[in-house]
Formats: sequence, C-alpha cells, structure tokens
Amino acid sequence: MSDVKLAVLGGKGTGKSALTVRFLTKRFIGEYASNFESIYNKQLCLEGKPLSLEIYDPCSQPQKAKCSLPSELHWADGFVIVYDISDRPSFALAKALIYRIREPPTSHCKRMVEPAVVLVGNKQDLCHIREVGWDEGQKLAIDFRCQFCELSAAEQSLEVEGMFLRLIKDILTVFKHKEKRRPSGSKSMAKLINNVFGKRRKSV
Ligand SMILES: Nc1nc2c(ncn2[C@@H]2O[C@H](COP(=O)(O)OP(=O)(O)OP(=O)(O)O)[C@@H](O)[C@H]2O)c(=O)[nH]1
Repeated sequence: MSDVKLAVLGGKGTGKSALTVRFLTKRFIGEYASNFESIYNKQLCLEGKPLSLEIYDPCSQPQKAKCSLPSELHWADGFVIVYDISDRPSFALAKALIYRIREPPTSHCKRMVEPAVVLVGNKQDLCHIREVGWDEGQKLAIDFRCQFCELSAAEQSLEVEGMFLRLIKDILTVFKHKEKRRPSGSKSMAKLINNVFGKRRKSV
C-alpha cells in the first residue's frame, strides 16, 4: 500500500483547516480550532489501489517560524500552500514558503526528488474584495513548478477534492519513477514524526 504524506501550509486564517476538513469529510464547518496542530489519517482507494494518507495541518505560528520548514521538508511528500485571494500578505507568505520548499537541498535535507506542490488561492467566493490577481498566482506557480488553482473551501467541495487528488496523483507518479529515500526503518520514522509533530493524530 502506498503511504502519502501531505502538509497544508500558509498564513493564519487562509483556510488550511477548512480545505483539509472539506476534503476529508466533504463538509464546511466555518470555524476551526486553530491553537493546535493535527495529523489526519485517511485510507483511500485511488485508481483501484489502496492508499494511506496523512495530512498535517499546523496550528498558527508567527510568520517567521512558518518559513522555517526543516521538519516538514523531511516529512512531507507534497505540500498544499494556501493563501487567501482577499489578503495580499498571505500571498507574500505563500511565496516565501514556496521559495523555501524549492531552494536547493542542503546537507540537512537531502531529497532525491522535488516534493510536489500545489499553490491554492482560497476564498474565491470573496473575489469582489480580491487583493491578489489570478495571473499572479499562476505566474508564481509556473516559476516554481507547482500546480495552481483558485477555489473556495466554503462553496466548492468537488474542486477541493480535485485539487487534493491531483496532488496525490503527482506524488504517486514520482513514487513510481524514483525510489523514495527515507530515514532508515519505519520505527525510526514513526519516532521522528512523533518528535516533530507531537502525538495528536486523528482518523477520519
Ligand atoms: N469566505 C470564505 N471563508 C473561508 C473559506 N475558507 C475558510 N474560510 C473562513 O476563514 C476562517 C479561517 O479558516 P481556517 O480554516 O480556520 O483557516 P486556517 O488557515 O486553518 O487558520 P489558522 O489555523 O488559524 O491559521 C474561518 O472563519 C473560515 O470559515 C472560503 O473559502 N471562503
């Protein structure tokens, strides 16, 4: 069974939890606790094959801390980078996160393959108060080899599902073509994840 790990990152209040919960449950709740981080687990069947999915949804942190991603870069196979189209500072933060993910690997984090990334302009239902143009998002995504979409976690369940599934398919394609290197042994990996993210896990 394939094991896929996603991290959903972005500025405070951009809709990271709303997107994750929408994908996992098809529901939009409106308000989400933001003072703790979660790892959600879900078993999926994609193109006839079983898949174990983990999604990391961090709690809000100061902007500086958010741009420092060594643990996430080790852990995740792919990233959903979220900004709010009605909030320009959140786009600047998304850009900083993408720079960080795409910067050349250091001796700290030696990856054999680039992680898959989708840049998401959320809250498209607020386009009447838009501060970030669609073309700006698309250009950033093209420049840094990311997928891109604008959508609304509040109103577009199918689009949210499609966005996550496209990212997962990209990751599976990479798995197929390149042997993935992880720190040795599944036990030490579990230990690393628990050390990095704590033990709070949810199954949906
Ligand atoms: N209008 C609109 N509001 C949204 C949308 N997605 C999320 N929200 C609202 O935006 C607020 C923040 O959503 P969250 O999902 O908690 O955002 P978050 O990025 O997880 O927030 P933090 O964990 O605090 O960083 C909530 O009030 C949501 O109801 C959307 O697509 N449209």
